[in-house]
Amino acid sequence: MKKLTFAYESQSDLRILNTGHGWKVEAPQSGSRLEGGPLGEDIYQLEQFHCHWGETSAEGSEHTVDGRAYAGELHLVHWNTTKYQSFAEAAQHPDGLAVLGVFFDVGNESNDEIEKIVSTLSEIKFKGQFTDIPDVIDPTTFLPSGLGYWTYLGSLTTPPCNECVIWIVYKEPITVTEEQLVQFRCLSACSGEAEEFIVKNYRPPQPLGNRALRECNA
Ligand SMILES: NS(O)(O)c1ccc(OCc2cn(-c3ccccc3)nn2)cc1
Ligand SMILES: [Zn+2]
Repeated sequence: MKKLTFAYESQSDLRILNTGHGWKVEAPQSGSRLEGGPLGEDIYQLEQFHCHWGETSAEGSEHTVDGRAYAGELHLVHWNTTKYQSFAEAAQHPDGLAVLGVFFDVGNESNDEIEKIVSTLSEIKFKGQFTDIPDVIDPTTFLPSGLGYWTYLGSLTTPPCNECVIWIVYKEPITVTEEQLVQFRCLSACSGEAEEFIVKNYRPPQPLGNRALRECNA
């Protein structure tokens, strides 16, 4: 495979919202480019990023490596702007989306970029609430230093689970703290006073079936 290349803009005042299933940062970046690797000749543009986590740090990732789960997984969601006119249209095609998955390992060092997300969560405690992240966010900072990855053709992991995703899962995790994950679990799935915490929002891995898994040791 050709080398995977990415170019992102740094943006401030990105909107973060509580979807009821977790937090999501809307980051439509017409100036961003993800290309190469398993993406053929097409260019993919960043649309949003979000993450998945578990009730404890023993679980939470949506992919596992030799059966091992990580404490969480960040998804940087891109859509194919070479072939399609919108995210919604792209989500109807097998090469419509490209999602970069980054595993979370728990460590003692707080992740400064994730902390920019965590610091807004008290303002979006309930489903449907949103706010702007005052800090400058550069999506590149969420990526691990080692850029080796696995890739396969798969689906959205939440309904409608369209089979429209070229998955690119980085081998090297990034580190977050238990406290940062605890803050994720304090988001409420409800819009009203009733508190139903989003303690976990990951979909367990599904059978690989006859899908080919490829790797690149960048
Ligand atoms: N977790 S994940 O990275 O796999 C992931 C990534 C993106 C997702 O988008 C849901 C979605 C689908 N659509 C849609 C809109 C119009 C037509 C078809 C689909 N809108 N939002 C879900 C899961
Ligand atoms: Zn996801």
